[in-house]
Amino acid sequence: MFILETKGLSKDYVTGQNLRQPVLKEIDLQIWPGEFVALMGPSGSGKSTLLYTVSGMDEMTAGSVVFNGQELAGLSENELAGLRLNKMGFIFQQMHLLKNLNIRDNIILSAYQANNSSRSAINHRAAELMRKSGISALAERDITQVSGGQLQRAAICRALINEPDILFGDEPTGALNSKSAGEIMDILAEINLSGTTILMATHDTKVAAKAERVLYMLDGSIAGEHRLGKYNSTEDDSKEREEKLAAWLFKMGF
Ligand SMILES: Nc1ncnc2c1ncn2[C@@H]1O[C@H](COP(=O)(O)OP(=O)(O)OP(=O)(O)O)[C@@H](O)[C@H]1O
Repeated sequence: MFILETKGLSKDYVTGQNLRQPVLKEIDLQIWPGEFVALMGPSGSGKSTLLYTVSGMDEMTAGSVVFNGQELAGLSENELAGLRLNKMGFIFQQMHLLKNLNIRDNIILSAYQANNSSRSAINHRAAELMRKSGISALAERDITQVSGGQLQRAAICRALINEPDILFGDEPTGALNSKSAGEIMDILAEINLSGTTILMATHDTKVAAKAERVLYMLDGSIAGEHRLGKYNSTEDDSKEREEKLAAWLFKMGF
């Protein structure tokens, strides 16, 4: 069974009196559990809107979104919020870390809110996530006292603290230099290898080349897909993957 499936998913934005802009057009999307899928496509093609709609943050206009066997359209705001808190992780640039909390508290906050485990289990998991992401030494720091790459690692830890089934990313490496972006991608690839499904929008071919499948969005539709297979950071086939993806994207008109 798919972890996420959309049928005829459409989304219009109302841009003025009686003016509607169709942004997603009857999208049929299927994501298998454990997949790592990247969304690419020109600016304005609908990548962020798709992420917001399939995660229930934004309402669809027509069609269906089924997550873990559950149709999102029938759920109340509270049920959607519960689903997002417990089953989904987000690395979105708009979802800033909180300024009055240090790195550790930012990471554990949503786990305390979810209240699914004991505080000591949560603290232990946060410590483990920070260790894996290389930010243990920064736990007590204010979020204004770390670099962009370190902040992004903290955002990943925060997104993973409730052990989500799926991780959504909107340009998770967007603000980073290429070295930090590569390191973040290796962390995401490792998270994916341990079983978490990832759906992520990016403009960066190098970043998307770490995904196992790349979908190309054009004008609100999925215009094509390219399968790269699972990326394993211990085998250095990055260059070949990037070249194959770049050639396909060129054919798609990117
Ligand atoms: N809240 C909104 N109200 C009206 N139109 C919107 C809104 N949000 C996005 N749009 C429009 O929807 C279209 C798709 O936007 P979206 O952000 O999903 O594209 P994208 O592919 O993620 O772009 P980018 O790569 O630049 O982030 C654009 O034409 C955008 O102007």
